[in-house]
Amino acid sequence: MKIIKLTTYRVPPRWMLLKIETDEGVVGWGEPVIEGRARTVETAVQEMESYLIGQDPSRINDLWQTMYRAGFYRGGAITMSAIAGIDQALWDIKGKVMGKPVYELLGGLVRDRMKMYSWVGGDRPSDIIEHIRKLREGGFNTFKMNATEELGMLDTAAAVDKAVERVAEIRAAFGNSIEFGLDFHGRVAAPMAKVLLRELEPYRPLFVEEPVLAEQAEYYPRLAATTSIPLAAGERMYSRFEFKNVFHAGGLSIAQPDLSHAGGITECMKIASMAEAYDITLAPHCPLGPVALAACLAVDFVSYNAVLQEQSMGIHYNKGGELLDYVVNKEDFLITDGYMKPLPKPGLGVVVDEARVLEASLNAPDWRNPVWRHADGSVAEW
Ligand SMILES: O=C(O)[C@H](O)[C@@H](O)[C@@H](O)[C@H](O)CO
Ligand SMILES: [Mg+2]
Repeated sequence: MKIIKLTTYRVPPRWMLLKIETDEGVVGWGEPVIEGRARTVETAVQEMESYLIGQDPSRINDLWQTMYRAGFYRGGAITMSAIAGIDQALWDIKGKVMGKPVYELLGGLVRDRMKMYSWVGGDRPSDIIEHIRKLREGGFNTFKMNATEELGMLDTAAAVDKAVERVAEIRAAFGNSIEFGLDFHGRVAAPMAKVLLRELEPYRPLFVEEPVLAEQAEYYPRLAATTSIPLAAGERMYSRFEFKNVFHAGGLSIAQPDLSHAGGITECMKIASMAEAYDITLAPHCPLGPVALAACLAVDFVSYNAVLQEQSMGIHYNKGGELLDYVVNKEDFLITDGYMKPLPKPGLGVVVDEARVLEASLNAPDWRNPVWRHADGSVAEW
């Protein structure tokens, strides 16, 4: 079997789907994208074609290593997202050829169902209580929200109190009948992270995500020493080589690689195993589409330390497109009591509605995240 064609489809809300075709008619789908840089990743996928066209799609490991090493420069958000989507599609092909779900090819199920969580509250967290109440009716009991709005590198007690009051309201409304993670979203600089963590401690959030930006990862062990709140990060780390240094330095309790940013299934399996060796849990990041989620689930169902899975149904970014819009087998993505079962179909387990993808790609979005500014006019971390 040989790879004969790669086709990318940028579709609403802000995703990109990749179709890899073979000379024997087997097709694989992946989701290579960096939110807000879809066209750049699209070009990166096209630049990888010379390593792929005419090659045997079953040789995922050699194709992965070639895409990673042969271009001399390596790593980073764009390249590793391109490799990620291609890798996902190659695993999809392999599973379809062998008539098995990808998790079977990776050693079989380590659990029967996977705990999912849902975003609430939007960019600037609001209406959270009502949003949680609605999602609880749908069976969710684990949530994530932005912890703050824009926050200065050194900000006020009032700004800290506003963040804490929101969390206090949640605990007052729901007690410990629900769990929630707080995403600092890179908005909190090191000087404020310690302050916020201390004030949030009494409310025992399930985790705090990206307590500081990934480029400040050396703060993770220092911050972890000041709090009992588990620290989570990983959506802006793109290979096992980045996670290696963070795991070794300590401080991280939850690794959140993104299956569409960190090299795909092949790479994230290695990250998951490394994390387990450090007694670090796995909670793949996934604010994206159905193929990305299916790739996450393939890793979740074979990784002992996988504890939580993000999914984008209802997320504030999904304007103009929703998680299952391009999926034929919607019933396989059912979330019951906050859990998902393994996707049963061969490959990644997503039957893509190609006609819908093609039609949606005709009005390809050019989603960009907003540029926020502080009161003094300086750019704010979004
Ligand atoms: O935890 C999350 O889902 C992420 O922080 C998410 O908000 C961002 O990755 C966003 O997708 C970037 O455009
Ligand atoms: Mg995040």
